[in-house]
Amino acid sequence: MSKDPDRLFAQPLAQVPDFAFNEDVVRVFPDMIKRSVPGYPTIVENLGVLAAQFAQPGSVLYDLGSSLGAVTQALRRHVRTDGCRVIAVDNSAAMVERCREYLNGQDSMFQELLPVEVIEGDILALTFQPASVVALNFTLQFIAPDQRTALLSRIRQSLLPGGALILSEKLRFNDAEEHALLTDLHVAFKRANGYSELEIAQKRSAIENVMKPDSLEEHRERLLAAGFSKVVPWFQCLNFASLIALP
Ligand SMILES: Nc1ncnc2c1ncn2[C@@H]1O[C@H](C[S@+](CC[C@H]([NH3+])C(=O)[O-])CC(=O)[O-])[C@@H](O)[C@H]1O
Ligand SMILES: O=C(O)C(=O)Cc1ccccc1
Repeated sequence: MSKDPDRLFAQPLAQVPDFAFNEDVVRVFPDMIKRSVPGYPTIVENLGVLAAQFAQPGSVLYDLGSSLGAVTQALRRHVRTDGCRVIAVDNSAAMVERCREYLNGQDSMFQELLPVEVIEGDILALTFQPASVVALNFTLQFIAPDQRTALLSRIRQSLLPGGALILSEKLRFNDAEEHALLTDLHVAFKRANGYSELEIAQKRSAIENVMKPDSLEEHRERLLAAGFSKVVPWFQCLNFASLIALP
């Protein structure tokens, strides 16, 4: 893994451009996501553990918005089910290129890993194969809000009996006081991880037009509207949570 520290927002910018998953972000991404998302390492590792419980023989496991393939690597560490394969999809060419390198590294260090295919493409344009596990790990928040239900419906249609969608997201809160408290605590988390007030403020303005979090209630209602039968939160750390949605 690249060890480059995230200093992308350390210098004052005359105008903060909208956040994009470009080569600069790719270079620092492992550091950025670990220092920005409370609970991220726990979510990724346990996503593999959860997936092993839902994986069905001979099926596909999807990692949608795979970035550098952290979830794909966790799936390959934990899932031993016969005939499964992983399909990782991301629409950032820079992410996909580096993801393939990391997965080649994993292949050279471990034997009998699940086969994996990394596709550079838009998850909104994907034709889903019958799947037992679909991971959307901090990806849905970057999809246009008016496209989210249709995407989840297509995922629901592709899910096999016994399978699951695992959805991790930054949360908004309908209660203003709860929202303000958890937002402040997230800022404290970033500060404790070495980000300056300037870095925190410039990153906030970079993501505000591209990343639109929903509340837990909105997620639950949308997942039920998309045809899921049950929504079970399994993790929350401050304003970041992960849910299991059953077909
Ligand atoms: N329409 C789209 N189609 C495909 N990919 C997309 C799309 N929109 C955004 N992405 C991709 O979704 C990823 C979101 S990051 C996921 C972290 C990863 N899951 C992890 O567990 O490390 C989350 C974050 O950075 O907060 C980026 O790589 C985008 O290129
Ligand atoms: O940094 C933040 O405030 C976030 O909400 C998470 C994040 C992490 C990595 C890229 C974009 C957003």
